[in-house]
Amino acid sequence: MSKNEQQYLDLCRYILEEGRRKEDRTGTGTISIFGYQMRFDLQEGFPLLTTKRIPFRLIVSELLWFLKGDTNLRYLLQHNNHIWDEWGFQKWVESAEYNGPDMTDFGIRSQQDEEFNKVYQEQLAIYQEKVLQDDDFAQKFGDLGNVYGKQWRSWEGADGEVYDQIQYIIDEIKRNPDSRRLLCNAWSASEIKNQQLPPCHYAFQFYVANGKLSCMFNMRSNDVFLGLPFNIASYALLTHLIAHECGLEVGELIYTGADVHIYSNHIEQVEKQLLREPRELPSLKLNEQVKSVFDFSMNDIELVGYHPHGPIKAPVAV
Ligand SMILES: Nc1nc(=O)c2c([nH]1)NC[C@@H]1CN(c3ccc(C(=O)N[C@@H](CCC(=O)O)C(=O)O)cc3)CN21
Ligand SMILES: O=c1ccn([C@H]2C[C@H](O)[C@@H](COP(=O)(O)O)O2)c(=O)[nH]1
Repeated sequence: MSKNEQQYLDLCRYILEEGRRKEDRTGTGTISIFGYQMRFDLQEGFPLLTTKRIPFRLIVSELLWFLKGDTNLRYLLQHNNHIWDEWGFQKWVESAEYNGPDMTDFGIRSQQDEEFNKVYQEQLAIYQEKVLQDDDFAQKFGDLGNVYGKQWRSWEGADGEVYDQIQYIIDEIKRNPDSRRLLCNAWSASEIKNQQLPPCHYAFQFYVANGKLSCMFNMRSNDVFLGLPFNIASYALLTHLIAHECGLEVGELIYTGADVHIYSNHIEQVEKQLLREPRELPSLKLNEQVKSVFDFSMNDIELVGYHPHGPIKAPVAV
């Protein structure tokens, strides 16, 4: 049995047993612990959960979106990726230009009120179409603000200069692999007001030893059922991409979480998942022709041998 996946299941059990009930910004309610670490050996296989099906293409398109330095939903929608829609929609319905039906607290209301949910789904579909078709609208209301892509690729320094933190890391790994400064920081106090959601995975650091590249990523807040499986796979993929460009093998992926929680409306789903046996982990195949991390497209990244249990659906807290 995969030790990698067992750790995730152990974390779920630990939260259910030891977690404290805690209210949260979204009004959903959680069971939460504070402070947790897991280590995934990337040589053991690609750490994508097998105890429920995770749509890997959503992880790839989200990471490529970050790496492009893009912060606009249009790219995600073009790739049929809807995991960030609610946060763009929120910007639209809270703007002075929106004059449709009242969408106050649409996240929680759409789960509780079937009639409202219909109206909400209609408005969301109109919004998605406009972001895809209307350039001005997309620029104004499809942009999530200075979120990951902006912070990773064009960090605005206090000196007025723009810094590409990913390029810096790659250059440093090639030039000085023993560096202890192979770090990317997405958290910026002055940017919180300009972000639809301030970064949850707010910093990550690389480490090179024995020809292997390891990565540690930090999360201030983590939705264990929906977000964490994506976050683990996304940083595993980023580590593979950077190792590939730098001619290194992959080492370990280390997760450090702070407020690590299970939403109260995910508990049944987690219990269902805990009854399932983990299967063999898939492996990752990258197109050898592509050299630069920034040149990868969807077709260059392939998952081999993924045979998970079925999906388990759950509502996302907005
Ligand atoms: N409450 C919350 N949890 C999160 O995990 C999260 C946020 N908010 N806000 C921003 C991003 C968006 N993320 C998300 C959002 C939705 C899914 C989700 O619904 N995943 C489904 C598949 C969805 C699909 O097929 O379209 C799953 O079963 O994993 C996952 C990650 C991660 N982040
Ligand atoms: O990559 C992500 C992005 C977001 N999340 C979760 C963590 C929380 O449940 C919410 C954010 O709410 P805050 O009130 O800002 O903490 O989104 C995640 O798990 N992974």
